[in-house]
Amino acid sequence: MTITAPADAVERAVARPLVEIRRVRKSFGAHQVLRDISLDAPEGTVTVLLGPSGSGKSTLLRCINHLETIDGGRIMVDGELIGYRQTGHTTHEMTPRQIARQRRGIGMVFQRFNLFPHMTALENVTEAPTGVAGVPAAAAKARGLDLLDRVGLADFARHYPAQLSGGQQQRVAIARALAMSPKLMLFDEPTSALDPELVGDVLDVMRELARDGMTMIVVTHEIGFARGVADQVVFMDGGVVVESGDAAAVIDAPRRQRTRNFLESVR
Ligand SMILES: Nc1ncnc2c1ncn2[C@@H]1O[C@H](COP(=O)(O)OP(=O)(O)OP(=O)(O)O)[C@@H](O)[C@H]1O
Repeated sequence: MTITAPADAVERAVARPLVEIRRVRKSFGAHQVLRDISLDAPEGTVTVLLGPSGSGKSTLLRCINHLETIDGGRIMVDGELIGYRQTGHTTHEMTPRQIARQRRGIGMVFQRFNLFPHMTALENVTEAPTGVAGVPAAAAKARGLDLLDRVGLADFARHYPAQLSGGQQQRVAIARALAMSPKLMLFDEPTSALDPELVGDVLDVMRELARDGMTMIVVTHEIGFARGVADQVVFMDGGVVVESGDAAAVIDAPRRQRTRNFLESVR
């Protein structure tokens, strides 16, 4: 006898949220940057966060990665609360060691490719696996070379950051984040510090990652990338989600005037 799962169960399994953000609040002093943010990022999908400068996009990414602590609400990644442990009905703050372990599952690529200048591209990629995760040097090197190949830099393993273009450095930063085998990748305006001619190669690497099924949350003003790659676009303004949906809905047929104004400003 064949037992077939009900269609909605299959649907749920496919769309399992890897990231669940519920009613998140964050202030810096009196400045309430995140007022009430809720969103889900289903596993294997790309979420693009759009919004004007100061709308809290970077802060949200930093909260997901526990580089900032939230004031209220909760963030779960892969079923684990970020920054907290639950025993029974009690919630405890994680220790720094537990937070460091949790962070290893989340790769982050910043606007500026903050590579170690005194290390080669390969050393930058292998530094965390060998130094933090205890991977033997030979295995880390083999994987590092694979990752550099994957971002199109197989021939640049021995180059130092200063010998690489901004786009190449950013691709090393992506390889470095991938080296810890994250289940989630966060990108904070990864192309906004690059000369226009270098943007395409970085976006291509990100497209490839998306095709390979990596769950990604990407802050970017690259509307073409959002339209072509995002499964979900979230427009934030003033610390709230103004509207969200698939790219066609949010970018090509925005319902809110604030979204329309923003899209006009970046087109
Ligand atoms: N560590 C901090 N201390 C004080 N204020 C901060 C801090 N980090 C961010 N802010 C403020 O929070 C607000 C939101 O910043 P955030 O960088 O999250 O916005 P954003 O939407 O990513 O903007 P941008 O596109 O310019 O990067 C800004 O007014 C910023 O000055």
